[in-house]
Amino acid sequence: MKTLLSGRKMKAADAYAIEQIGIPSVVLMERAALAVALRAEKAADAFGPGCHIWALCGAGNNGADGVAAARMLHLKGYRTTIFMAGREEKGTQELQLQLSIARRLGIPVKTWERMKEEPGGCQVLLDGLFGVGLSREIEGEYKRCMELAGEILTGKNGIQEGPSSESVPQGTGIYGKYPTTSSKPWCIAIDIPSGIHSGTGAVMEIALQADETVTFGWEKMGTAVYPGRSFAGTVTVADIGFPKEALQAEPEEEEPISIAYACEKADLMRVPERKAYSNKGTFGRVLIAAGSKNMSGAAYLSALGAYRSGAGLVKILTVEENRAVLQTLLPEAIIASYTPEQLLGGREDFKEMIEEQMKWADVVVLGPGLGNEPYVEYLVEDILTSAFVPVIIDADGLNTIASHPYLTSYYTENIVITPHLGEMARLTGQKTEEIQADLFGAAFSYATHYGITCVLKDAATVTAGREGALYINTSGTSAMAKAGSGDVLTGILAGLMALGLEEEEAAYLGVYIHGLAGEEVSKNGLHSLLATELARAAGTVMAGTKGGNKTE
Ligand SMILES: NC(=O)C1=CN([C@@H]2O[C@H](COP(=O)(O)OP(=O)(O)OC[C@H]3O[C@@H](n4cnc5c(N)ncnc54)[C@H](O)[C@@H]3O)[C@@H](O)[C@H]2O)[C@@H](O)CC1
Ligand SMILES: Nc1ncnc2c1ncn2[C@@H]1O[C@H](COP(=O)(O)OP(=O)(O)O)[C@@H](O)[C@H]1O
Ligand SMILES: [K+]
Repeated sequence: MKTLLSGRKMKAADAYAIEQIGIPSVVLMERAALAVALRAEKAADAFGPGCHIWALCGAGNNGADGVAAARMLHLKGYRTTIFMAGREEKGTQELQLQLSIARRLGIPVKTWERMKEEPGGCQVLLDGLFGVGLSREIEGEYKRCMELAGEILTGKNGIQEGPSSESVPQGTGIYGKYPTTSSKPWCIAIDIPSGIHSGTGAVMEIALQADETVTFGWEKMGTAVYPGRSFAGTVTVADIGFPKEALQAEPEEEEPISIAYACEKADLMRVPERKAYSNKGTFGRVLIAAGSKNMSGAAYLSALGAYRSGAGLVKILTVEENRAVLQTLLPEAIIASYTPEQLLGGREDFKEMIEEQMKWADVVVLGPGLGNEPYVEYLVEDILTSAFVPVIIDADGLNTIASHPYLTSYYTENIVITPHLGEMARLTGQKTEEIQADLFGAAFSYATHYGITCVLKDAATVTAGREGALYINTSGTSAMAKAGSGDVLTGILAGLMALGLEEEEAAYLGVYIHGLAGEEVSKNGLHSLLATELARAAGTVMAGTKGGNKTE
């Protein structure tokens, strides 16, 4: 798993390395600047001769990194200019030191306003205005500077004189992403794109769009969630010599959210093995309480997701009308049915039936396509009160809880909720924009308040465990922004739990597998994905795991 840090945690780790371990600040900085300079060289070489590199630097240590990187590039023979924003005399010691070295070497140091008239324009821009020290909205001079830099980066202010297509060697393949004919400069963000909040990914009034980000020690949480993620481009984590112990350092002000984890391919090894000496009961019984009149698709997709991700036996509990269609769509599933009249007419009998089903199940999915008829409240209540196994609540299950908040009193530590932003807004009474502004905070607060696992779905899904551990998903594509994707996810989570993973691990790993499945299907293009293909591809992803292929 990858570890990601908030900016404050990163500053604490920085301070620990410098003050407790004794690594001089400028030593860390030298390695940070070198990592940036190496990437800048690749970009500059893709442009070819005449490339002009600008380092746009603020008065903090992010700016000092920029000045140091500019010095390294200058010493290698690249044409380099430093543009300063903020009050140099009030800058950090490191900045003053780096600037004095740069000046003695004859590197031009100018104020940011001079970017407007710089001859030859800019082909590679190092963004060193703000790093993890950004603590408030950007305004005044810095904002004006960033507006100008933004115009330069988008080629709007007309001063770029990018090389013509003939004079520029093509990218090498590895770096083939570098623009070779465009007049737009290649922007390398130092540590984090300036203007992006390092903890939440929010834009602090204005932010600079980077093509790539070179970050130090650990990736910052703010470049893993949107909108920060789209401002960062490709993120490279440079090892600049922080010792692992630095992670123990706590920020000065207590901060509940300071660290997050992200699955990598190696984490697929967490999928349990399929034992040779086994039968369908070995791999868990999943009960899917889903569907309503004229709504059978969601139940089907969830059940399909569960089977494709390994469950031994899947039963769909739905309204009688769906029986025939579901049996045709998925003959492998067992169907149990009820009528809404039965539910409203004899609550006790119905409750008994639910209790029996709950005794049968090892995992329950509650909600896809349930609709919002009054009887759904009783169904949700009966399941929540009689299930002693993990229950994954999604869609109308969550909407019912949002309209009948007393139902949260039945939450237990076995509960996993999978809301998208709209469902989360209904559950919490917040606006979707508020949730979007801090996905980590929203998932963390809900999960820890109720002691449940919360999978807050977005283009970059955040999972919070009941004790507040945070996981950010890095897999997936926009092809998955399509009806039915979420239903398949519930099935995958249930399948993994049926295989024996506990709720939190099944949740973050299932989200990762779901995203990888989306990537697999996206090989056919981003527009055409069907949720059924997503379920099938989840099976393919799992086939690549130790547990998917090896038997004991
Ligand atoms: N030795 C070190 O401390 C190292 C620091 N590193 C770099 O240092 C950066 C952090 O440096 P700093 O802590 O100096 O902070 P930054 O350089 O990120 O920010 C500069 C200063 O701007 C001020 N500020 C915050 N928000 C503002 C706003 N909206 N408008 C105007 N001013 C604002 C703050 O006082 C902040 O300290 C990292 O991101 C990284 O690039 C790296 O070189 C690694 C080693
Ligand atoms: N742009 C995107 N990039 C990656 N994943 C996405 C994107 N848009 C949606 N998804 C994923 O697709 C799923 C959509 O779920 P949901 O909104 O509940 O859909 P539905 O209810 O139609 O099944 C979530 O898992 C979400 O993370
Ligand atoms: K920056």
